[in-house]
Amino acid sequence: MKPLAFTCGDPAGVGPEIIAAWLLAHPAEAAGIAVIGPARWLETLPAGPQKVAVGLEDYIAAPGQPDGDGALVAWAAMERAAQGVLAGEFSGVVTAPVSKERLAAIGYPFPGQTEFFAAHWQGDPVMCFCGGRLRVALATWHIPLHQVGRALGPHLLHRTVAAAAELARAEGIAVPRIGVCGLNPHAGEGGLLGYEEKDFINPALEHLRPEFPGLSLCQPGDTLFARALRGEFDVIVALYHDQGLAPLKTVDFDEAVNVTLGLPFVRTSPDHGTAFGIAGRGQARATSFTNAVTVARRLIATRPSPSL
Ligand SMILES: NC(=O)c1ccc[n+]([C@@H]2O[C@H](COP(=O)([O-])OP(=O)(O)OC[C@H]3O[C@@H](n4cnc5c(N)ncnc54)[C@H](O)[C@@H]3O)[C@@H](O)[C@H]2O)c1
Ligand SMILES: N[C@H](C(=O)O)[C@H](O)COP(=O)(O)O
Repeated sequence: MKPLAFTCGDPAGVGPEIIAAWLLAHPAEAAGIAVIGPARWLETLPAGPQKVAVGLEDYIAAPGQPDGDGALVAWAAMERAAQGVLAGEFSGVVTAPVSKERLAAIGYPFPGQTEFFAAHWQGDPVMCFCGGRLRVALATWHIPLHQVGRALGPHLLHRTVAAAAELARAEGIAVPRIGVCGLNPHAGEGGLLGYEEKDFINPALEHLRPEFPGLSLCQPGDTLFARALRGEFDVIVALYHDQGLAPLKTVDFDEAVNVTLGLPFVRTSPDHGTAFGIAGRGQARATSFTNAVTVARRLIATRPSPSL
């Protein structure tokens, strides 16, 4: 059995400590893990996992004080993981959080990790989250809000709905009820408060309904999450980042897992970021990371090639 790779993320963030916490809590499972990060940090981890050093040999991060060398380490760990999966060395990747700003400052050319793995593994990614109570697939994520409306073409809606269905089916829901958020207030109110739903989003969704019988047309986004919590929908399609992630992280922050669907290999991540403000203080909760490992293993076991 190939090991599952953990990347350290930004070494000044909470990534290193949540990985260490996972290893301490799961000693019997450590042999199935390859941890990728700076050598001096790897030395501090318990025995058991394979340890793969990247970056400067003597680099030691200062928790909460990110720097350029740390960003290089974070990037190198992702490169090592992506290449290792392609080479058949690792079964998939669980990434610890990185700082997009810090990576951009050293010339990293992607908005986030999702786009990095999509480029390296040649996929058509969809950013999805599964929490304890909500499942969400995002139609768009790392783009400015003013670009969202024009991005919502038929291909993008199709791949997002397919990812939403895959997310629910992976948890045993054969015909998922998929609720789609409208873009505008009250899903456009029949065109009074916005035209996108009426003009092209709902027609595209109508076209998809034979393939996805549980698919809704655009629903008012302000109440859709409450309806999902009441059991009306199994999974929600949100049209932009904060539309989906504000409710998800409000309800499920400590539990939710970021899953990239649409890739030929498995990549999951906790739903939180680097949390520089608490790094190194023993305050970081490792539950989301732990769930990310569980979800990655389940996807690897049930669907070795998780492309849509
Ligand atoms: N997967 C990823 O790589 C990923 C995901 C989200 C954000 N980010 C990046 O992380 C950086 C910081 O983002 P942010 O401040 O918006 O979000 P954040 O998730 O880092 O922090 C938001 C709040 O939650 C707290 N928090 C976060 N993780 C926690 C944990 N495990 N236990 C306890 N409390 C926790 C933080 O202290 C903070 O109060 C940004 O550069 C962002 O782009 C990366
Ligand atoms: N948009 C995600 C979030 O807010 O949780 C996060 O930035 C992660 O992005 P990547 O998985 O692409 O790094």
